[in-house]
Amino acid sequence: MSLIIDVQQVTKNYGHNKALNKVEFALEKGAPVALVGPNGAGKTTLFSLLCGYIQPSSGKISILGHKPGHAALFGRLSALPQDAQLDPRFTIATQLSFYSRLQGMSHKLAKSDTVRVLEMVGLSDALNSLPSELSHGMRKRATIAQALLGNPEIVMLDEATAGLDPANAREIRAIVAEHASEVNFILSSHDLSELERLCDQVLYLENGILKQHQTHGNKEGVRFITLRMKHHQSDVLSALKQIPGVSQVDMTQDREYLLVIDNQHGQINIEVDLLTLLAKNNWTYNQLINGKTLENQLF
Ligand SMILES: Nc1ncnc2c1ncn2[C@@H]1O[C@H](COP(=O)(O)OP(=O)(O)OP(=O)(O)O)[C@@H](O)[C@H]1O
Repeated sequence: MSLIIDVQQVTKNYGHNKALNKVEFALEKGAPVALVGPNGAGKTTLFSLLCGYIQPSSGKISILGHKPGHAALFGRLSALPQDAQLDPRFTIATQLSFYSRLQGMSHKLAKSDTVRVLEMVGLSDALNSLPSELSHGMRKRATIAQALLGNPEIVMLDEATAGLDPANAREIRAIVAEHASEVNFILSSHDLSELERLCDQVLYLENGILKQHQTHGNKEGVRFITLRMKHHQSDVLSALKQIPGVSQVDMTQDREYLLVIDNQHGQINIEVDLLTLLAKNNWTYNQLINGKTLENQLF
């Protein structure tokens, strides 16, 4: 097992305010991880602790076997703050090369790494553009490119899709999905449905307490069906849970359900049971997808 992050009983107090209360989890190398919670839940505090910007009041954190902020982590972990901005005075290439140079890269390497990361986020054409010449979504991708400079093993993106329209938000998620085998992404959002579709693991924070450490995983013997209903039906969730072989059902957004199917006891034909259930109740569906991410099927 290769643990990349190990957080043990971490508490962070700001005066009398407990921003994090005995938070504990361990993350392995692999698929993107979601850090979800409402405003004020403690997501940014947790990111800041993982980066070593602030210290916990109590508890222990280990990142790739080191304390956060340790010199050995330099270049191995990066974080994109929620409000990251580009400098309006310089081209994207100039800014990214500058940050590469700050990481200790030679002039030549800084240039080639800038080209590499811009390609990763689909912005090769924006190399010589000023931030003002880019759309909001493109500027966000440019800041993500900055977080990818130097090939870090862990990249934390705080509210990476906040304020973006659905198409641009989808592009950001597509970038993460595309590079998830090379980079361990941790993404925070206040919107569970957005990241449920992308991440196998969800850390759910509420009032500084880790409520849930959910792992749907892409485990053997487990598969997913995504169902989008045409109309809202109040009792569909409980009915779906009754289908034999369905181990979990989550409403990922309005009228959309993710069914987790446990196939351990042989091949169970859930689709037939599902369609029978829908027909029996006169429930119409818009889409039925074999898999977890309806959105990915739309590309
Ligand atoms: N520097 C600080 N000084 C005092 N209190 C703080 C500080 N930073 C955060 N807090 C408090 O800690 C709690 C957690 O805040 P945090 O910013 O981590 O939440 P969040 O989940 O990132 O919220 P958001 O989604 O709004 O960014 C909040 O009650 C906040 O007011």
